[in-house]
Amino acid sequence: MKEYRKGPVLLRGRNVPTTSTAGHLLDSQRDIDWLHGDPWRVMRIQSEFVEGFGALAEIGNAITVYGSARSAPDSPEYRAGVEVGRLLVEAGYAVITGGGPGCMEAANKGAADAGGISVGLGIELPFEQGVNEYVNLGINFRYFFARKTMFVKYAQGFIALPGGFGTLDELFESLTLVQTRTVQRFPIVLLGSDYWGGLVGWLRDTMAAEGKISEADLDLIRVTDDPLEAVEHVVSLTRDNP
Ligand SMILES: C/C(=C\CNc1ncnc2c1ncn2[C@@H]1O[C@H](COP(=O)(O)O)[C@@H](O)[C@H]1O)CO
Repeated sequence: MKEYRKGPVLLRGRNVPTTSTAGHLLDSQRDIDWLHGDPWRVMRIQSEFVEGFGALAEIGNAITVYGSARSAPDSPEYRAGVEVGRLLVEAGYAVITGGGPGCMEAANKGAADAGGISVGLGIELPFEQGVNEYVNLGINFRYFFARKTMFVKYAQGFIALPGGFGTLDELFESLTLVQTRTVQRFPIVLLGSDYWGGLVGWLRDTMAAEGKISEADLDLIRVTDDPLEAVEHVVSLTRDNP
């Protein structure tokens, strides 16, 4: 009886295939629907984690800086971002950002100009965009969730400059991870009291007052206008036990 071994599987008789697995691999004429299927997507997602872990595993102590993609280079928050990037590098930390324009570019500029590791975790968007010119270690992601894992896994704290939906998304994911003790000892600083004050007031007067978070959860956040204070805060809480 005819038989065929397909990896560990033994096939006999009518189950013996007329083509082989290696033959399929080498057949350029086969349909390519699989390229757009979930199993193939899983491989791409896996490769993003593998590439990200490989590229970032050795960056040492790092702080992730969030902030608006829209801040102009002559804005106060851009200047604050440059200062934060510089001070973090001077304190011995690498700087991680989303690699985009605005506040991300500012923090990368401060870090790169100070001679430090300036990481940009770019994201593939519908419009053309690469990482900003101040990134000296860049990775481009297709998937937001893989990229967000890197923001947390390779940083010991966060500093958020004024920002929009993207910044809030990253901030609240970070807060949830700290609140639920999924990550430990993660200082979170909001830089810009005028900008963040309304949100923090609402968290205190509505969210905490109505019992949706505890008063202690508010202690997870430090608000300041001073880049030096922001950096000293994250450094003081991460230096001995990063
Ligand atoms: C809107 C513009 C460019 C968008 N480019 C981005 N590149 C990289 N990362 C981005 C981008 N937009 C948002 N992000 C992520 O969200 C945060 C900023 O979003 P916000 O809504 O502006 O606050 C940021 O930390 C990134 O991780 C061209 O103007």
